[in-house]
Amino acid sequence: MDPIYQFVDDVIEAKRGTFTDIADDIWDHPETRFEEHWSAERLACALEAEGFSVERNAGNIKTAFVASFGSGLPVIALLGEYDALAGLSQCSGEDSPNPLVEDANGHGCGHNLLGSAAFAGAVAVKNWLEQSGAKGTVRFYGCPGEEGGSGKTFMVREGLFDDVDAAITWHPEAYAGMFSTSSLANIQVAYRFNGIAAHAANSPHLGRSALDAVTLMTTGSNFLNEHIIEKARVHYAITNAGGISPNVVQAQAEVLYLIRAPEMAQAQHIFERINKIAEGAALMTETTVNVRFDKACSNYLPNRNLEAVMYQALQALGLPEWNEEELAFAKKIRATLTENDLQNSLNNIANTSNEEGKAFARRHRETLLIDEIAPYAANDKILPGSTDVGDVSWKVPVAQCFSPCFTVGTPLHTWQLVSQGRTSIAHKGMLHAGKVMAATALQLFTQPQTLEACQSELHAQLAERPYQCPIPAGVTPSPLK
Ligand SMILES: Nc1ccc(C(=O)N[C@@H](CCC(=O)O)C(=O)O)cc1
Repeated sequence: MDPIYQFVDDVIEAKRGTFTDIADDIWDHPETRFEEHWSAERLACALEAEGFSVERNAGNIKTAFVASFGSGLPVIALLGEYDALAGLSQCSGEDSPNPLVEDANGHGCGHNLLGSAAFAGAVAVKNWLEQSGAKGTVRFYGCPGEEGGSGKTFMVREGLFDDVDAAITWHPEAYAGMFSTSSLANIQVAYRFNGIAAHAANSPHLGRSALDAVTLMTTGSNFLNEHIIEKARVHYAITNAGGISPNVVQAQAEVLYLIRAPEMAQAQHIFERINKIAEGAALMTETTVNVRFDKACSNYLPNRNLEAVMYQALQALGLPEWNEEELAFAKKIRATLTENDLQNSLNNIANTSNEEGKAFARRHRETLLIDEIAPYAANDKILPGSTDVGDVSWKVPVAQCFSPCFTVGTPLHTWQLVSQGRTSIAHKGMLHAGKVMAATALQLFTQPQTLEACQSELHAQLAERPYQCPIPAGVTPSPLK
């Protein structure tokens, strides 16, 4: 093995307990967006213990932080997330739905692994900087609120990436490969209707229903769905239905919209049309509407030069080996998944490349834990989902890989994923991701011409399509409530 790959492998294996303990501790403390106080502090303290200097409350976001080691250029960032999802509490290592705590949060997107692997990668890079005496800075970005919060977009707006040369990250998955597609830009916005309360039997004619307004607004936007571009998606959640009493005309109600499209300008255009629907609903019901911009994130801009470096590291480092016990557990999890779950997951893998991707997906229909790295090809596809890594990718070159932490076919945001996120399978995938990230970073420290090529690629794109942060000044990160 190339000495750099061997180096990161050795450092991360030597401290594997430190990294898996953090991942498990964060799994044990699932916190939703912008309330990840315990998780952020766990990582920040661990980074300090490894010799990093930590700036807490980064960009004035309480659960964001930046940890640095080294000095001078280049500045290479590893991005770590640690937020959980509401309502996904689940016991670890089980093969049936069984909440650990009723109605509590759970790590349904594997972000307990995401941040911990970036930490492992940062520690390996730090050790290399120390031993080699090379110039340069490694930073761990503690990025809160990815799920519905666009934490990184706020961090970009606050200038936290202004002096960064490149950023590297990953996402836990059921396979190993590259995030080679774009993603959907989105805007999240809350519409709050105000009406007049009244006795629903005695004086309904005196009441003006905010719930009626929400109902009419969602009806309107459901009709709109047929008249927007095909790749756009408009979803909503009724976050306040006005109360639980049918004999009261509901005076207040709120609906939260998530508007997605391949390009931010397209999402903004749909947003303007949704605003008209809100005004129409208010007009029909004689209520008033207050519009609160919640957050937004940009589509992801792949950097082909940096992806190639990361894919090389992925291939050089190979895949984790799975033991009998892990395969037996994966088999039990697989039994809980439907044929549609499996097909959707395989389609997602196929989507990250071209014909070879489809063949790969066909080859792995029966595979329980992945034993082959997915093919990589630059492509023009779009992941039907969003990520706030998008905004970082318009600021600095970014590459992100997937590492195998779950049974093939496991959908994100499910109890099956939570159940697997604290097992040796997840640990192996996480350590693997840490190594790939560190190895990618070290290529940038040792090959200035590669870093330059990544930056030229981004600058050429920005010359054609300049970046503007999609979150207006004055909008601040909002917790889930
Ligand atoms: N590699 C991945 C990156 C992001 C996601 C994801 O589920 N993101 C949320 C983000 C939601 C948001 O931006 O508000 C989504 O698309 O609903 C899934 C896989």
